[in-house]
Amino acid sequence: MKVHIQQSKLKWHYLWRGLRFIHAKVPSLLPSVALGALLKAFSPFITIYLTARIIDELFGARSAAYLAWLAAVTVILNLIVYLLQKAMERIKDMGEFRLLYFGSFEMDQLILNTDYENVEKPDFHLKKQKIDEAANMNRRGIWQLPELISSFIANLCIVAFAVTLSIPLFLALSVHSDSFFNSPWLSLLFLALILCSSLYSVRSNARFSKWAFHKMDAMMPINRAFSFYGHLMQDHQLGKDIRIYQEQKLIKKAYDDFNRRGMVSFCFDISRRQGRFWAGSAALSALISGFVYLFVGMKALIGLISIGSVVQYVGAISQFTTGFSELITSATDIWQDLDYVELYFKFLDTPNPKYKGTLPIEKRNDNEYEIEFRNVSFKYPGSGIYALKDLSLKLKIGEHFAVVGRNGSGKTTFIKLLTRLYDPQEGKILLNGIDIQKYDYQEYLQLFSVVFQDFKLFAFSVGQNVAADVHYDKERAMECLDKAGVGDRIRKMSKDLDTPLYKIDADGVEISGGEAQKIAIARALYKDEMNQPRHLIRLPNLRSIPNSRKLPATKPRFTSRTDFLPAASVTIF
Ligand SMILES: Nc1ncnc2c1ncn2[C@@H]1O[C@H](COP(=O)(O)OP(=O)(O)OP(=O)(O)O)[C@@H](O)[C@H]1O
Repeated sequence: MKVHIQQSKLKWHYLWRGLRFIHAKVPSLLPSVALGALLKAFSPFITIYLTARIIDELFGARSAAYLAWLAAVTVILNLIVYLLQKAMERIKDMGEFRLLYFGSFEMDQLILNTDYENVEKPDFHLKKQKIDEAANMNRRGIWQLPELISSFIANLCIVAFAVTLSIPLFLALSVHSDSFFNSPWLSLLFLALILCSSLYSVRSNARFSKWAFHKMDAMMPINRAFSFYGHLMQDHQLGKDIRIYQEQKLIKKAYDDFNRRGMVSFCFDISRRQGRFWAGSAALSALISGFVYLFVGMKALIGLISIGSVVQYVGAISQFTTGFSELITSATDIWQDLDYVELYFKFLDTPNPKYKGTLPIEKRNDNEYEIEFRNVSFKYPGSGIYALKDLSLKLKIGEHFAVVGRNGSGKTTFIKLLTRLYDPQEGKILLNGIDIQKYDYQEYLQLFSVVFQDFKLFAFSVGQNVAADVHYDKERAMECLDKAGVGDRIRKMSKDLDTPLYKIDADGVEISGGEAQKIAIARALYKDEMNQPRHLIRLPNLRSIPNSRKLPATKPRFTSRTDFLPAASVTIF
């Protein structure tokens, strides 16, 4: 019970937070949802009420002027309500579109800015995947909330209008008639039937949503693999390897397997369950309609209500039965959607594990900066094996320094710790005697320019890639490209620094692996020069370093002799 109350509190919290979020991002959305829903609910009742009055007039006084007035009011009111409703729908559609953008943008911002440690955690991506899949496959999440609220408000108004129009029917009892249809018990039975049908659809809907929520968990690994193989086929950069090693069959088979196992069975499952639910609801609704006609018709036959009122009551009760059932369904849907809203906000609330100090980096005129690793040990999260164990060393920034070692001996890990992409579990890393965790992280990062082995360039212009910025110093960017040995190649490109990389843009150019590496080095040099750090560069291999020879090191070795170089790879400062 206590757990239940806590869960409810949590849901209310996320509903409130979701509404505030939506209103902050798109202020026009919720008002247009509420007004649009009200108009949508109002619209059928104009026709029901005024048609009943027209029929009564036709069977009564038959005043042509009054009939014309009733017809004109019906048409004009319908037109006004229709136009206003469409205007609200348009504002709502635009708002939902903007919400989709802002909602995704918040997640993208988090992914771009959260601590690197988070980005490497599979759990982090699973959460994001679940949010995306809920939005795309189940139409659930913060994006769906306005639509569900619209449905809730519309159905609430339908129920209110229908009750207002139907009340006289239940009060229409005659003391002169002992007909079964004059009995108040029949009215009660009738109400009970409507309630039962609504509860049936609520229960079925709740079961179905619960099943879909859990089914999604089971489907996630399959979906992930499915979209992975789908992307493999579309990624032109993989095209070379796929053709040379004739991997088409392998990829197609994996894709087909996951398709069969996952998507097909999932869709069949959904159709079967939905089919049963819809068939049950349709049968019940037909039964109730029959009963409504019988109930209202008999009241008219025994003279309790007019002919026009038959139209009014049948229309109002039909609206009530569907409205009430959909009201509960939309309330349940909102309640269940809040699970996904919670997922969304929990993802946005992902904490940053890294401690970030506030100390500014000391600006020294003598450029004397010393890094010290003191008994540093590190295991990757979830790994039982030390990637680095009890490492102690001192190095001066600005001097050339090489880290040599076999594949997997920990050279990249050393750089990741130095640049605080990770923090060590044991030991300390010090800059001029102060623990690097105490420095302002952004300022500390300015000290380093790193070219990782698996560096990435982006489909921006060459200049933007070098400067890692939209606006940049063109002269300096070209100088850096020259220093990296790729300046002439860039000058020959159609728009030199403004030439976009890669074929995503129609004018984009493809570049060789070596050219890409040199542009990446130019990027490091640019940052180095702009920020005046004593730069650190990691080279991925030894293409540009002469006199290399094999060194059977199983642990990284640290040396300041650049002529005595390595094994499988090397890190140079
Ligand atoms: N993200 C990670 N999660 C778990 N283990 C990792 C991760 N990255 C690297 N490792 C493991 O940590 C060890 C050190 O890896 P590291 O990348 O530092 O080696 P390296 O010396 O740079 O190798 P290479 O010369 O091949 O680039 C390896 O055993 C590697 O498998």
